[in-house]
Amino acid sequence: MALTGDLFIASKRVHRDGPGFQAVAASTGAPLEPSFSVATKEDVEAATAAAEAAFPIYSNLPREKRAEFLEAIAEEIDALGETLTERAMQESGLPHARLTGERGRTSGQLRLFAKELRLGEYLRARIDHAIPDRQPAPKPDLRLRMIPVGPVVVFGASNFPLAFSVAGGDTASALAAGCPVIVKGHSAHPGTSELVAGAIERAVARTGMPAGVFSLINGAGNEVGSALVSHPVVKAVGFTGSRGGGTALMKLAASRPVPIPVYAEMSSINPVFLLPAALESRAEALGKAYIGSLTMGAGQFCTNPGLVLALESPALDRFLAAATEAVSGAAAQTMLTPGILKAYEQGVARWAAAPGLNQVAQGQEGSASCGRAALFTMTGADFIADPSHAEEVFGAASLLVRCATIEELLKVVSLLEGQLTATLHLDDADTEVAAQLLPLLERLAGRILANGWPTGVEVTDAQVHGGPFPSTADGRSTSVGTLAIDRFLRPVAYQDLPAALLPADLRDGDAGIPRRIDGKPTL
Ligand SMILES: NC(=O)C1=CN([C@@H]2O[C@H](COP(=O)(O)OP(=O)(O)OC[C@H]3O[C@@H](n4cnc5c(N)ncnc54)[C@H](OP(=O)(O)O)[C@@H]3O)[C@@H](O)[C@H]2O)C=CC1
Ligand SMILES: O=C(O)CCC(=O)C(=O)O
Repeated sequence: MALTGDLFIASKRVHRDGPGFQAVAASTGAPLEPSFSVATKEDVEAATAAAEAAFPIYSNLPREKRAEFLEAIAEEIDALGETLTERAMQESGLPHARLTGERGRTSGQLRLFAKELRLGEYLRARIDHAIPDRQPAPKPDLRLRMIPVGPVVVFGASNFPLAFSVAGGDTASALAAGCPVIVKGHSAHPGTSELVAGAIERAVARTGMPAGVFSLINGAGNEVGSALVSHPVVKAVGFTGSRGGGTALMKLAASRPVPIPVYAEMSSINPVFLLPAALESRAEALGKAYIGSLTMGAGQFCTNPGLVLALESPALDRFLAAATEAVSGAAAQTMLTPGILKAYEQGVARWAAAPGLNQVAQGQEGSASCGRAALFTMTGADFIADPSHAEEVFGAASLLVRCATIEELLKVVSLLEGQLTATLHLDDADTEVAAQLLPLLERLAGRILANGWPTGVEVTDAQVHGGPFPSTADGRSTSVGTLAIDRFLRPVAYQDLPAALLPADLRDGDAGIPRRIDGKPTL
């Protein structure tokens, strides 16, 4: 399947003759064919106008039709098979097995949202019947449902070229909600983006969707993304990337004449707590597993375990020895882009030069495009004196904080910023300490794990991939799992409307979806 380098405006390919840009092979830096069109201001206007025109049609389609559309996208992505995986490998440097899994996760989450649509629970339909003779005043008839917010802009993420990019979780949840989507493609994987956009284009045609339901716009530099976020028809933004990028977009969205929410997933160091009994019973195994999680995907996961906390003990020395050995033997891995590699190396150099931090291990050397794993330690007292080292270093670098007392450990926790995850390694004898930590961790993070590692996010109904700032812009939401749909919905209440005007889901009789009627859940 030959790539054309085209943009997709309202599900149609558009070529621009001006200066384009090329992807580079992550492992060698060699340019990859073809040259990709850069969107003009007119393209931004055309995509947003098409999205606005599609919104009333798409959002009012029966849920079944939208479910069939999501399933058609999933089928088209699956049908791309190795063509997609191979291009994604070239552009991202991520290994085959990882990208095969990610392709399945991408089509799987589209299918999960199709199921969510059929279930209809996300509508949160509620009916409170009128009580005309209530004293001292009559009670009106009130009925509530969630409706889609309008066109959504999604920024493709560099580190998940499939599952968090063109047809990733943000796009799947916005399309499920009933919102047209305009994707700002990531310039690190334009070929992968084009292949997935082609799959969506075919699904639009197969299922008769309004063309403006999807556009893909490319353009390196901030101009295109800023123009999209500033555009009056855009009603929400989904983003995964740097803290600088995410906060810049949050500011831009908040300064619009009509501000809009930006659901940005940014930086997280995912603290891992090694509680004493667990550490005593399996220090070596924990040390090895920690580095397995740290080095997965060259550490380029926002769920990477960047911080480990434990009390000083001989068991902690055993843990550190095992982790040191694993890091020293870890192969260097290709990083996503030269920019991300440079930022990683600068972060490691900053830690290496910082007073109080000791580099205890470094991974194997590799080619010029590879990052080397790095392990540092620090005392709890030094961390408390300067907690700035808790800033994310994106890649396979991690910091072990050795605390003298539980009080010191709790103080360290109180200095941490918001996190996507917090992990406890515990045995039965650790329950008391764990119970002490748990309320702090609930305030700190979106997901709390026991005896596991934070990388690898299961896509399910009960998942939360979000957390207090700066792990995300707004800790009240998730970008993975079916609850992600909530970000692109808002409630509307209908008071005393005649039945003929009410949406079918809110009329009396069996609507076939879960509802709360006069305070009682149905179905
Ligand atoms: N925690 C996490 O999950 C992740 C963190 N990162 C961090 O981000 C760094 C850079 O990686 P990258 O993926 O390129 O992330 P960026 O945040 O730099 O870019 C992500 C996307 O946002 C756009 N963008 C960024 N800043 C702005 C802005 N001010 N205005 C408008 N658009 C903007 C970029 O456009 P364009 O490229 O066209 O300029 C790109 O499409 C990494 O080194 C790492 O530190 C990255 C990925 C995931
Ligand atoms: O680990 C995952 O599956 C998701 C991680 C993620 O969202 C990220 O790295 O940006």
